[in-house]
Amino acid sequence: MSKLLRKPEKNEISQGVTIAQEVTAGNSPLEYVGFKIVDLASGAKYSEVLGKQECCIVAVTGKINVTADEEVFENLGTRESVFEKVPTDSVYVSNDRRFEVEGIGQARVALCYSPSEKQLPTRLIKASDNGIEQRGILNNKRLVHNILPDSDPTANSLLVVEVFTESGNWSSYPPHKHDRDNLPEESFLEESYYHEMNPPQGFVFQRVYTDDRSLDETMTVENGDVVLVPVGYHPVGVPDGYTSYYLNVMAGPTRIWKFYNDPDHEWILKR
Ligand SMILES: O=C(O)C[C@@H](O)[C@H](O)C(=O)CO
Repeated sequence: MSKLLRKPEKNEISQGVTIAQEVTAGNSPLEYVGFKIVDLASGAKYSEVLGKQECCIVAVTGKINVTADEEVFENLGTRESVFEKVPTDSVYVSNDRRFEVEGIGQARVALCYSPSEKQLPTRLIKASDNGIEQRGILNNKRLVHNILPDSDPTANSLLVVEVFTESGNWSSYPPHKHDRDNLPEESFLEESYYHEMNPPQGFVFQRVYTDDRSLDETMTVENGDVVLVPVGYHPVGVPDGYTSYYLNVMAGPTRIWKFYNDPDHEWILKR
């Protein structure tokens, strides 16, 4: 199996707290992006002291309470399934803070991390704060929920976005990359993809490749998988009959999403 593809696990670390995905600098090729999926049973609590990392806590499904140092945010989360296609609530927590997430009923939480030194205020990102965008035409249409875009200065490095791609469509397409620290033309951002499909037996294809093809992997991605994009173009194709959801985390030395389209396929945008 590709080193860029992570299958979900069921690592129950305490009663009712299961780590389904865990991407760290220590177990992946990524230096700037860390990611966890934590499943919480009703009343179960997960806590962490962040150290030199910032974290965006996303209430993927179900409802949660979040405590960050002294601040308490109750009853977060807006959906039972991501495929309700409504934005959800998140909390940004800066480095050197402690947080705790409690499930109110069964909940799935994404923890999106990046290295961070300068402490910033904790911030509730309400579902209604998400910027909603319809992108693309023809079979390149997709729906985007911007949770932490680069236009929002309240994080040091993290960028977080949700993308829904309908049956038979393509997203992160035409293929683009952001792996050169060469602004204003292109920024260097690593990226992770957490995928879900509806219905859940579905799959999508994701290719990660570089111009010289020293990296060229095409992965069959299933419900709950994570794909790592250390470098390269990273398009996603969705088979007929299935809807795709993914949650992207991006981070790098400069908090700007400036991507470069694969010149061979850029004509797609000019139709
Ligand atoms: O517009 C899309 O299809 C989503 C992508 O931009 C995705 O968020 C990504 O690849 C970011 O680099």
